Amino acid sequence: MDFLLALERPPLVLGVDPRPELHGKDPLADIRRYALEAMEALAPGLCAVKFQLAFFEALGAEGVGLLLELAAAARVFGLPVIFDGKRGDVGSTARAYAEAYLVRFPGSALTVNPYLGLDALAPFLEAARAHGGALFVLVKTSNPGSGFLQDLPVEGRPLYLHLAEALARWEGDGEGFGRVGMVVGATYPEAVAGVRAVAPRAPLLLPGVGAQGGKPLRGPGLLNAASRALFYPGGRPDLEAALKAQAELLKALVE
Ligand SMILES: O=c1ccn([C@@H]2O[C@H](COP(=O)(O)O)[C@@H](O)[C@H]2O)c(=O)[nH]1
Repeated sequence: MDFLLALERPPLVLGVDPRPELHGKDPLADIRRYALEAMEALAPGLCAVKFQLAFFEALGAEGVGLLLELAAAARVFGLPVIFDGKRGDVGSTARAYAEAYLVRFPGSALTVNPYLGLDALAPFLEAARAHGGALFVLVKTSNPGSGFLQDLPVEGRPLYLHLAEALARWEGDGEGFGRVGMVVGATYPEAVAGVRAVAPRAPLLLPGVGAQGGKPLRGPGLLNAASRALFYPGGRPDLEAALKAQAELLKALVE
């Protein structure tokens, strides 16, 4: 499976950010069961599943094992995978991150941090191109303080727009969507429009739908991501409520 097929599916991403305190006496077993059930039940109305690596790492070695198992299971349900790790480092280390997620899981995407510059992102793009994957580069993040650096005015425009333009040039011209995607918070709809204007070929991952107050946004290549609002609707694991939340989000997106 090529990650770009995600762009032909319903524009909703299920975020899986497991919280053991919501899962009773044997939390890992319960998270495993619930995540498998949720992926299977919601799959027809999703473009991808996004695993937040931090929540799995916080569960220790068993949590990391569970992440790898769920990522493999997602493929069985036909779901492209986004690893949300926000990785980024000097080239030699970036290659190791790319190996861990884009090479070991062909057809997957990884969120990456652009602070080190384009040379540090190059190993990720090479791996994505060779293995049918994609990157989502942090451009304008959903958090309230993202403007501290990202909105800094440079030649009259916010820094994040310069980054989006540079990434669009880096991807280059061509047909259809490219493999250099960008993260833009659904909490900043005007930033989504601004980034789309300078990067027409970039898939845009929009986290922050629901719990952070972002509304789902429609448009070509926009992948709306909700974690708590879809995985733990009402603040707990509840498959029926998750299906209802998905139907409501999709109503806003596809009608
Ligand atoms: O700008 C960003 C980038 C990534 N995230 C991640 O998305 C989810 C959001 O969770 P919710 O429960 O839907 O708020 C989480 O994994 C973040 O690490 C983001 O929120 N904003």
